Amino acid sequence: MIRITDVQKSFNRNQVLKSVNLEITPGSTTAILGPNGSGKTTLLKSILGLVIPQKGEVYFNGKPTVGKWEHRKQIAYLPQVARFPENLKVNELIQLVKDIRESPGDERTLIERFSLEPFLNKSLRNLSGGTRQKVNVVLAFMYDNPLIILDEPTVGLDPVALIHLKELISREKAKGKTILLTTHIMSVVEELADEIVFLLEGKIYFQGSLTEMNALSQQADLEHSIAQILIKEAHV
Ligand SMILES: Nc1ncnc2c1ncn2[C@@H]1O[C@H](COP(=O)(O)OP(=O)(O)OP(=O)(O)O)[C@@H](O)[C@H]1O
Repeated sequence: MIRITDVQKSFNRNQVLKSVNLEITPGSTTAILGPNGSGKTTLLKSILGLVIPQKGEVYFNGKPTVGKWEHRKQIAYLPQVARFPENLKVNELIQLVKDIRESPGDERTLIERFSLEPFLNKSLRNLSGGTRQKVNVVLAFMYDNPLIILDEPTVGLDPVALIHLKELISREKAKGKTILLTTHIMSVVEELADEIVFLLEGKIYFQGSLTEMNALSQQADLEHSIAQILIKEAHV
């Protein structure tokens, strides 16, 4: 579904992605991991067309997308930082997104699932960080898109909401959706990811299954595997 060839992206002198090559299998759930600042968000934004690489190409269903927008209609996106006007009420924001999308999304079950009814008439400025994130989850999942990109979807969520989010991702996965996510919560990766892509210094340091990653670092779990890689490469 996605093929990335020789993607390079710099912000001034900061070379964030140095020739990234990556293929994402349709229907797979891939966790993009790496230390802070390793380029995970930049990579996701390159796929979305929100960051334009200086070099390389991003193919979506075989078609080149760099500089194009059309493919974005097929992508559900939960950004790491979602910025909306603070005076908007939650129900107004949901309606706004529906108006922009020009199609009827199904937000009702998601609102129930995340117990958002009492907040629908509240302005975004009056919401807690976790409640805002629940609203962002609703916005990302209310449409039926074949590709779902979740950049740190768990941030601020309480344990109950985290379980609901994992169930939601599992359900989309079972429907055959292709899912790309970043997270620092290892249980999300361990429970949901088929594939791990580990970014380090703008390059893919590792791509494979959780078992392969643990075997490579000779560690029993993902947290220790990542720590081991970072110590070995002296990034801590
Ligand atoms: N628009 C931008 N302008 C300048 N520098 C940027 C921009 N976007 C990202 N960067 C820089 O690119 C680098 C990678 O950032 P990115 O957000 O992709 O990392 P990340 O792996 O997602 O990090 P984190 O785990 O902290 O979310 C950082 O050094 C960041 O400061």
